[in-house]
Amino acid sequence: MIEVKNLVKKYGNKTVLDHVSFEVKEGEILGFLGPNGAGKSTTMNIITGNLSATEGTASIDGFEILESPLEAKKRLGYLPELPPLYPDMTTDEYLKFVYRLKKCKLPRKEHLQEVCRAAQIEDVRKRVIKNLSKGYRQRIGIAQALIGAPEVLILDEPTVGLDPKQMIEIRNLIQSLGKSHTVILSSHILSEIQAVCDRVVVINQGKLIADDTPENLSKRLGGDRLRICVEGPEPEVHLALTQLEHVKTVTALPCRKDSCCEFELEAKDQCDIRRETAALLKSSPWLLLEITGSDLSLENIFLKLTDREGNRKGEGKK
Ligand SMILES: Nc1ncnc2c1ncn2[C@@H]1O[C@H](COP(=O)(O)OP(=O)(O)OP(=O)(O)O)[C@@H](O)[C@H]1O
Repeated sequence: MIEVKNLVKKYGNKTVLDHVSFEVKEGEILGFLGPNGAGKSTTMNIITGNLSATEGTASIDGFEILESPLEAKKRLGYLPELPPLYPDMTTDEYLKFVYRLKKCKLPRKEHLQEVCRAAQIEDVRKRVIKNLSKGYRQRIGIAQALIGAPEVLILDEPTVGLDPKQMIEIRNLIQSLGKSHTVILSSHILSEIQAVCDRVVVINQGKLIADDTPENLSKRLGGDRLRICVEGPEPEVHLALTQLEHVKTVTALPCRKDSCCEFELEAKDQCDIRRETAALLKSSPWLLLEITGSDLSLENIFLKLTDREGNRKGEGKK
């Protein structure tokens, strides 16, 4: 549905996007993740035709945004980082204005009703926008993106500045819109991406550093770790664990109970170390209380990925 090929964006000598390529399939919710300044808004502005790329292309449903802008934009609804609202208008006045601006051909009354229902703003249609809460203003921003019934929604950091309750409401709204739209959602809030998205593209300093499901990323980067809790003396248990054939590192973790100790084990070469760990403890005088895969949160995944990238650059400089 969306195809981004080799996007490069330069401002003078500064490269802010460096050969970024990815695809979004129909019906997918793609998370676009990166720290501040990574290049998320730049990519979205190029996909939506608001900014030209130095190199590369972006197409929507086969229509290249610069070659066939009308066909491509017809299929796109865009919520920029700062929603383009007119605060002195009422919600209805604003939506009618956007309807005219987009030259929408759908029956106006019914379509705006449908849009307001989908964005859950039916109760504020007569209210002046500047008097509404930020959560409602964001929903009006989503409503304007829905005008014209586009198949694709591009949402740039839609929950920035919202309180936790509003954040959950907008997330739920995005999830329900995702049932009938292809969505790209940019965020630097990792738990948001984890909660809402089918797939995640991670960019850092203008470079794509991962493209996978949140689960696969977690497996790829965290599948070689195990957490255990053992009833026994920490120094002896620690020493025995370090002597296991396929264990690379053993890290003692803080433990709340005096008689117990907890460790995180890292395996050599992605080996499965559960068996040898369990066997060691079975044949010892100590008791294995708990053994779990060490679940890597998206925060940790992101740190690991950007860290790897940093290390690679460091190696290059040597
Ligand atoms: N007009 C411009 N001239 C020069 N540099 C720019 C311009 N616009 C953006 N940049 C730079 O491009 C880089 C990427 O910016 P971009 O806004 O795409 O990042 P982002 O990932 O969306 O960040 P944020 O989460 O803070 O919005 C930043 O280093 C920014 O300073």
